[in-house]
Amino acid sequence: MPVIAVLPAVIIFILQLWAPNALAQLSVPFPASAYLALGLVLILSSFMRQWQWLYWLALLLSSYFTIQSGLQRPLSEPDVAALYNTLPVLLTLLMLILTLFPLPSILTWQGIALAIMIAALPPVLLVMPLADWSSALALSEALLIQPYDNLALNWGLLSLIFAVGSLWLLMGLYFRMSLIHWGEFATWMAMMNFVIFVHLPDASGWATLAATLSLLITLAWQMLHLAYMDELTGLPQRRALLSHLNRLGKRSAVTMLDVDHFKQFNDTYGHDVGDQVLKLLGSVLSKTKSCKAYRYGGEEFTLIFPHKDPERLEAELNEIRQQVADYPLVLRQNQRPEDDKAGKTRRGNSDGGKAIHITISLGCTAYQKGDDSDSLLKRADNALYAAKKAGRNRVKFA
Ligand SMILES: Nc1nc2c(ncn2[C@@H]2O[C@H](COP(=O)(O)OP(=O)(O)OP(=O)(O)O)[C@@H](O)[C@H]2O)c(=O)[nH]1
Repeated sequence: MPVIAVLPAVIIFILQLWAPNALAQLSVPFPASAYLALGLVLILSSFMRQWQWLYWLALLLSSYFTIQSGLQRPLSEPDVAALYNTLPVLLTLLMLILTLFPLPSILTWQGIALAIMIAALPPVLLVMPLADWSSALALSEALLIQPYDNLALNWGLLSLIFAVGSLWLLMGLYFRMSLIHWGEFATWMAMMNFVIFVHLPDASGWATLAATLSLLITLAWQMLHLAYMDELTGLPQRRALLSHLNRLGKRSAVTMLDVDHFKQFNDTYGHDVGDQVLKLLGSVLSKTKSCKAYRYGGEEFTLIFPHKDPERLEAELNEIRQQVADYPLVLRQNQRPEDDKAGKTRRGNSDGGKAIHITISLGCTAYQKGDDSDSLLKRADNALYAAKKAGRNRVKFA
């Protein structure tokens, strides 16, 4: 549920809209608390080697500094209004660039230069003659209205926030936004709070704090993901399997499965194609409704069934086995196996590539009184060994 990264932005929005006094009464010390939270993100992202967040950190830090330096006077002053109109546009643009384009590692010279540029751009607005330009462009102050005491609405900026926000969200939902992209979206959303509630005390402090909390939530999710999920197949990995096995119900069954002749497959088509096969197998197994799939390690997977009915198990396991055997893996003919890259193995046969098939062997065992994770896995592994010995592409029970 990486979507919870947007919670800080939503909570701050609701509180600022309906209970601004309650927020003020919290008397959170700004700017110290915002800088402290940003420092926490710096420590955590460096510790986890998630360097891409340092670009976001640089941007948040410099935006907060810019707001603190240039937006602490009434919006009726032309240079303050001009900065208020420009900063959110620049911030949105920079955040979209950070999201959409592949970034160099921040530990390289290009990365350092990019981070410095990103951090320098918002403060540059402070020394630009923005007020002169906006009067020349006739960016009228009528755009800025204040329908409620605690709400300043700039229709131009609001339209921009609404358009960018809905497009970002729609594209994200369509392309199944990843954990990292939810964090990026949440950070942008949080920062836009200061645009809407600019008249409230500490609006920028709350926005920066919410954005930082979104980053911290995303980092915490990333940590969980790194600890429990297998990157290649997208399945939970051995640590998650062991924790499931430790709280296994008495009416359960465990299956070990393994790709047949996978060494030969790797030798023939290359390790990268082998990886793609494991990825596809992971995707087939993750869609199986009858059981929960884990990547045990290498080309071995484990399935946990919430029942131990032998006939049902046999039918369900054979269905999985058959599904994998029938799955066409298509290799493009115009590339040599050694040059295979991700995406070379795929479904369909549109460009006349060579279709290959893999098979799996499965060994299954039901929970028995006194079992622990070791004994269950050992028995399932023995059954798998028996399936291999009996000729592969079959199911055996222990
Ligand atoms: N591409 C790829 N290969 C892997 C991965 N993990 C393990 N392997 C390979 O899987 C192969 C396993 O080979 P073996 O255990 O000898 O068994 P096998 O060739 O599958 O033969 P049987 O299991 O007896 O049918 C080895 O060649 C490993 O290098 C991985 O993540 N990616």
